Amino acid sequence: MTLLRIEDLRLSFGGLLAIDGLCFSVGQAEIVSVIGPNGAGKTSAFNCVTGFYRPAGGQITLRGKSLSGLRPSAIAGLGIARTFQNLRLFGELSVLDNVRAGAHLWLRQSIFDALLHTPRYGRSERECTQAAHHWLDFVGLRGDRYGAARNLPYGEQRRAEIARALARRPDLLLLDEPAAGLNHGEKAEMLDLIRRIQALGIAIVLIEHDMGLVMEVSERVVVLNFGREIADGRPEDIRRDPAVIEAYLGSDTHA
Ligand SMILES: Nc1ncnc2c1ncn2[C@@H]1O[C@H](COP(=O)(O)OP(=O)(O)OP(=O)(O)O)[C@@H](O)[C@H]1O
Repeated sequence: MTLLRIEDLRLSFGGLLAIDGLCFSVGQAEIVSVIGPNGAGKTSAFNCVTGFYRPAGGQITLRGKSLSGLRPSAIAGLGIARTFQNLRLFGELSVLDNVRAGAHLWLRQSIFDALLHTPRYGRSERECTQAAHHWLDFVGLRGDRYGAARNLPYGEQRRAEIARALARRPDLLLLDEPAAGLNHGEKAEMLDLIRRIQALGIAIVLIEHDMGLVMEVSERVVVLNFGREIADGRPEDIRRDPAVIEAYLGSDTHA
Protein backbone atom coordinates (compact mmCIF):
# COMPACT_ATOMS: atom_id res chain seq x y z
CA MET A 1 0.00 0.00 0.00
CA THR A 2 1.25 3.48 -0.84
CA LEU A 3 1.86 5.53 2.27
CA LEU A 4 3.37 8.73 0.89
CA ARG A 5 2.91 9.97 -2.65
CA ILE A 6 4.66 13.03 -4.09
CA GLU A 7 3.43 14.16 -7.49
CA ASP A 8 4.91 16.87 -9.69
CA LEU A 9 6.23 18.78 -6.67
CA ARG A 10 7.60 22.23 -7.42
CA LEU A 11 9.23 24.71 -5.07
CA SER A 12 10.90 28.00 -5.87
CA PHE A 13 12.89 30.56 -3.92
CA GLY A 14 12.58 33.79 -5.88
CA GLY A 15 13.92 32.91 -9.31
CA LEU A 16 15.52 29.63 -8.20
CA LEU A 17 13.54 26.46 -8.92
CA ALA A 18 14.77 24.34 -6.02
CA ILE A 19 12.43 21.41 -6.88
CA ASP A 20 11.14 20.91 -10.38
CA GLY A 21 8.52 18.20 -10.91
CA LEU A 22 9.53 15.67 -8.24
CA CYS A 23 7.45 12.45 -8.21
CA PHE A 24 7.94 9.42 -6.03
CA SER A 25 6.05 7.27 -3.60
CA VAL A 26 6.86 5.31 -0.47
CA GLY A 27 5.10 2.13 0.57
CA GLN A 28 4.40 0.95 4.09
CA ALA A 29 7.62 -0.09 5.88
CA GLU A 30 9.66 0.65 2.77
CA ILE A 31 13.10 2.28 2.87
CA VAL A 32 13.61 4.85 0.11
CA SER A 33 16.76 6.97 -0.14
CA VAL A 34 16.90 10.39 -1.76
CA ILE A 35 20.38 11.18 -2.98
CA GLY A 36 21.98 13.87 -5.12
CA PRO A 37 24.81 16.40 -5.08
CA ASN A 38 24.79 19.32 -2.62
CA GLY A 39 21.97 21.76 -3.29
CA ALA A 40 19.99 19.23 -5.36
CA GLY A 41 16.82 19.92 -3.35
CA LYS A 42 16.72 16.94 -0.98
CA THR A 43 16.20 18.79 2.30
CA SER A 44 13.77 21.17 0.57
CA ALA A 45 11.68 18.13 -0.39
CA PHE A 46 11.61 17.05 3.29
CA ASN A 47 10.58 20.57 4.23
CA CYS A 48 7.65 20.40 1.79
CA VAL A 49 6.49 17.02 3.09
CA THR A 50 6.61 18.18 6.71
CA GLY A 51 4.87 21.51 6.00
CA PHE A 52 7.88 23.75 6.72
CA TYR A 53 7.88 24.99 3.10
CA ARG A 54 4.82 25.69 0.97
CA PRO A 55 5.30 24.22 -2.52
CA ALA A 56 4.55 26.26 -5.63
CA GLY A 57 2.75 23.27 -7.16
CA GLY A 58 2.12 19.55 -7.07
CA GLN A 59 0.54 17.19 -4.59
CA ILE A 60 1.74 15.42 -1.46
CA THR A 61 -0.58 12.82 0.03
CA LEU A 62 -0.30 10.53 3.05
CA ARG A 63 -2.55 7.44 2.80
CA GLY A 64 -4.39 9.29 0.03
CA LYS A 65 -5.05 12.40 2.16
CA SER A 66 -3.63 15.68 0.87
CA LEU A 67 -1.14 17.43 3.17
CA SER A 68 -1.57 20.67 1.27
CA GLY A 69 -1.95 23.72 3.50
CA LEU A 70 -1.51 21.73 6.74
CA ARG A 71 0.75 23.11 9.45
CA PRO A 72 3.84 21.13 10.52
CA SER A 73 2.18 20.12 13.81
CA ALA A 74 -0.88 18.77 11.98
CA ILE A 75 1.33 16.79 9.60
CA ALA A 76 3.30 15.38 12.53
CA GLY A 77 -0.02 14.34 14.09
CA LEU A 78 -0.87 12.36 10.95
CA GLY A 79 2.19 10.16 11.47
CA ILE A 80 5.23 11.79 9.88
CA ALA A 81 8.31 12.43 12.03
CA ARG A 82 11.72 13.70 11.00
CA THR A 83 15.23 14.36 12.12
CA PHE A 84 17.35 17.28 10.97
CA GLN A 85 20.66 17.55 9.15
CA ASN A 86 21.81 19.97 11.85
CA LEU A 87 20.71 18.42 15.11
CA ARG A 88 17.81 20.17 16.78
CA LEU A 89 17.77 18.81 20.29
CA PHE A 90 16.99 21.23 23.11
CA GLY A 91 20.57 21.40 24.38
CA GLU A 92 19.83 22.55 27.93
CA LEU A 93 17.08 19.98 28.50
CA SER A 94 17.93 16.48 29.63
CA VAL A 95 18.13 13.79 26.97
CA LEU A 96 15.13 12.10 28.57
CA ASP A 97 13.03 15.28 28.47
CA ASN A 98 13.90 15.77 24.80
CA VAL A 99 12.45 12.36 24.03
CA ARG A 100 9.51 12.96 26.37
CA ALA A 101 8.73 16.03 24.26
CA GLY A 102 8.27 13.68 21.29
CA ALA A 103 6.00 11.36 23.26
CA HIS A 104 3.83 14.27 24.42
CA LEU A 105 2.28 14.43 20.96
CA TRP A 106 -0.03 11.50 21.64
CA LEU A 107 -0.78 12.14 25.32
CA ARG A 108 -4.45 12.45 26.19
CA GLN A 109 -4.42 15.28 28.69
CA SER A 110 -5.96 18.71 28.63
CA ILE A 111 -4.56 21.97 29.90
CA PHE A 112 -6.84 21.52 32.95
CA ASP A 113 -5.31 18.12 33.71
CA ALA A 114 -1.91 19.75 33.66
CA LEU A 115 -2.94 22.74 35.78
CA LEU A 116 -4.85 20.69 38.35
CA HIS A 117 -2.42 17.73 38.29
CA THR A 118 -5.33 15.28 37.93
CA PRO A 119 -4.76 11.50 38.23
CA ARG A 120 -5.02 11.34 34.44
CA TYR A 121 -2.17 13.85 34.22
CA GLY A 122 0.03 11.80 36.54
CA ARG A 123 -0.74 8.59 34.64
CA SER A 124 -0.01 10.03 31.23
CA GLU A 125 3.21 11.70 32.44
CA ARG A 126 4.40 8.32 33.72
CA GLU A 127 3.50 6.69 30.39
CA CYS A 128 5.40 9.41 28.62
CA THR A 129 8.53 8.82 30.72
CA GLN A 130 8.28 5.05 30.18
CA ALA A 131 7.97 5.58 26.43
CA ALA A 132 11.02 7.86 26.43
CA HIS A 133 13.10 5.23 28.25
CA HIS A 134 11.86 2.58 25.84
CA TRP A 135 12.94 4.55 22.76
CA LEU A 136 16.30 5.51 24.28
CA ASP A 137 16.91 1.80 24.94
CA PHE A 138 15.74 0.98 21.42
CA VAL A 139 18.23 3.36 19.77
CA GLY A 140 20.96 2.03 22.05
CA LEU A 141 21.83 5.26 23.83
CA ARG A 142 24.80 4.67 26.09
CA GLY A 143 25.30 8.18 27.48
CA ASP A 144 23.70 9.84 30.50
CA ARG A 145 20.01 10.27 29.70
CA TYR A 146 19.45 12.49 32.74
CA GLY A 147 22.18 14.96 31.74
CA ALA A 148 21.86 17.92 29.34
CA ALA A 149 21.50 16.82 25.71
CA ARG A 150 24.32 19.11 24.59
CA ASN A 151 26.80 17.12 26.70
CA LEU A 152 26.23 13.91 24.73
CA PRO A 153 28.84 12.98 22.13
CA TYR A 154 27.75 13.80 18.59
CA GLY A 155 26.83 10.26 17.52
CA GLU A 156 24.74 9.83 20.66
CA GLN A 157 22.89 13.09 19.95
CA ARG A 158 21.94 11.70 16.54
CA ARG A 159 20.56 8.61 18.24
CA ALA A 160 18.66 10.71 20.78
CA GLU A 161 17.10 12.73 17.97
CA ILE A 162 15.89 9.53 16.34
CA ALA A 163 14.50 8.36 19.69
CA ARG A 164 12.55 11.62 19.94
CA ALA A 165 11.15 11.13 16.43
CA LEU A 166 10.18 7.52 17.21
CA ALA A 167 8.44 8.60 20.43
CA ARG A 168 5.94 10.36 18.17
CA ARG A 169 4.86 6.90 16.95
CA PRO A 170 5.22 7.74 13.26
CA ASP A 171 4.27 5.59 10.26
CA LEU A 172 6.86 7.46 8.23
CA LEU A 173 10.24 8.67 9.43
CA LEU A 174 12.30 11.15 7.42
CA LEU A 175 16.00 10.96 8.29
CA ASP A 176 18.18 13.81 7.01
CA GLU A 177 21.80 12.61 6.83
CA PRO A 178 21.71 10.38 9.92
CA ALA A 179 25.24 9.09 9.28
CA ALA A 180 26.87 12.51 8.83
CA GLY A 181 29.82 12.94 11.19
CA LEU A 182 29.67 9.33 12.43
CA ASN A 183 32.72 7.06 12.54
CA HIS A 184 32.86 3.66 10.87
CA GLY A 185 31.50 1.71 13.86
CA GLU A 186 28.74 4.23 14.50
CA LYS A 187 27.69 4.02 10.84
CA ALA A 188 27.33 0.25 11.11
CA GLU A 189 25.17 0.76 14.21
CA MET A 190 23.08 3.34 12.34
CA LEU A 191 22.49 0.86 9.54
CA ASP A 192 21.35 -1.72 12.05
CA LEU A 193 19.09 0.85 13.75
CA ILE A 194 17.45 1.83 10.43
CA ARG A 195 16.68 -1.83 9.75
CA ARG A 196 15.24 -2.32 13.22
CA ILE A 197 13.00 0.74 12.73
CA GLN A 198 11.76 -0.75 9.46
CA ALA A 199 11.05 -4.03 11.25
CA LEU A 200 8.58 -2.10 13.44
CA GLY A 201 6.55 -1.43 10.28
CA ILE A 202 7.73 2.16 9.90
CA ALA A 203 8.57 3.48 6.43
CA ILE A 204 11.79 5.49 6.12
CA VAL A 205 12.90 8.14 3.66
CA LEU A 206 16.60 8.67 3.99
CA ILE A 207 18.69 11.57 2.73
CA GLU A 208 22.27 10.39 2.90
CA HIS A 209 25.62 11.10 1.25
CA ASP A 210 27.23 7.87 2.45
CA MET A 211 26.72 5.69 -0.61
CA GLY A 212 27.79 2.50 1.18
CA LEU A 213 24.95 2.92 3.66
CA VAL A 214 22.45 3.98 0.97
CA MET A 215 23.19 1.01 -1.27
CA GLU A 216 23.11 -1.41 1.65
CA VAL A 217 19.88 -0.35 3.30
CA SER A 218 17.59 1.06 0.57
CA GLU A 219 14.93 -0.80 -1.34
CA ARG A 220 14.65 2.12 -3.78
CA VAL A 221 16.80 5.14 -4.49
CA VAL A 222 15.54 8.44 -5.94
CA VAL A 223 18.24 10.67 -7.44
CA LEU A 224 17.90 14.44 -7.66
CA ASN A 225 20.09 16.89 -9.53
CA PHE A 226 19.41 20.62 -9.61
CA GLY A 227 15.88 20.04 -8.32
CA ARG A 228 15.06 17.49 -11.01
CA GLU A 229 14.58 13.79 -10.55
CA ILE A 230 17.03 11.96 -12.79
CA ALA A 231 16.48 8.38 -11.60
CA ASP A 232 14.26 6.22 -9.38
CA GLY A 233 15.07 2.54 -9.05
CA ARG A 234 16.69 -0.30 -7.17
CA PRO A 235 20.17 0.39 -5.74
CA GLU A 236 21.86 -2.02 -8.17
CA ASP A 237 20.29 -0.23 -11.16
CA ILE A 238 20.99 3.27 -9.80
CA ARG A 239 24.67 2.38 -9.37
CA ARG A 240 24.97 1.74 -13.12
CA ASP A 241 22.67 4.55 -14.36
CA PRO A 242 24.65 6.83 -16.75
CA ALA A 243 22.71 9.98 -15.72
CA VAL A 244 23.51 9.28 -12.05
CA ILE A 245 27.18 8.64 -12.73
CA GLU A 246 27.36 11.85 -14.75
CA ALA A 247 25.68 13.88 -11.96
CA TYR A 248 28.16 12.59 -9.40
CA LEU A 249 31.28 12.76 -11.55
CA GLY A 250 30.30 16.28 -12.57
CA SER A 251 30.26 17.36 -8.93
CA ASP A 252 32.76 17.24 -6.11
CA THR A 253 30.61 15.01 -3.89
CA HIS A 254 31.21 11.55 -2.60
CA ALA A 255 30.73 9.39 -5.68
N1 LIG B 1 15.21 28.90 2.67
C1 LIG B 1 15.83 28.99 1.49
N2 LIG B 1 15.94 30.18 0.84
C2 LIG B 1 16.55 30.27 -0.36
N3 LIG B 1 17.09 29.23 -1.00
C3 LIG B 1 17.05 28.02 -0.41
C4 LIG B 1 16.41 27.83 0.86
N4 LIG B 1 16.51 26.52 1.19
C5 LIG B 1 17.16 25.92 0.17
N5 LIG B 1 17.49 26.82 -0.78
C6 LIG B 1 18.17 26.55 -2.05
O1 LIG B 1 17.46 25.50 -2.68
C7 LIG B 1 18.38 24.60 -3.30
C8 LIG B 1 18.18 23.22 -2.74
O2 LIG B 1 18.66 23.20 -1.37
P1 LIG B 1 18.53 21.94 -0.42
O3 LIG B 1 19.07 22.35 0.92
O4 LIG B 1 17.17 21.41 -0.48
O5 LIG B 1 19.55 20.93 -1.12
P2 LIG B 1 20.10 19.55 -0.60
O6 LIG B 1 20.01 18.61 -1.74
O7 LIG B 1 19.43 19.16 0.66
O8 LIG B 1 21.63 19.90 -0.33
P3 LIG B 1 22.67 19.31 0.79
O9 LIG B 1 23.06 17.95 0.34
O10 LIG B 1 23.80 20.28 0.71
O11 LIG B 1 21.97 19.35 2.09
C9 LIG B 1 19.78 25.15 -3.06
O12 LIG B 1 20.15 25.92 -4.19
C10 LIG B 1 19.59 26.02 -1.84
O13 LIG B 1 20.52 27.07 -1.82
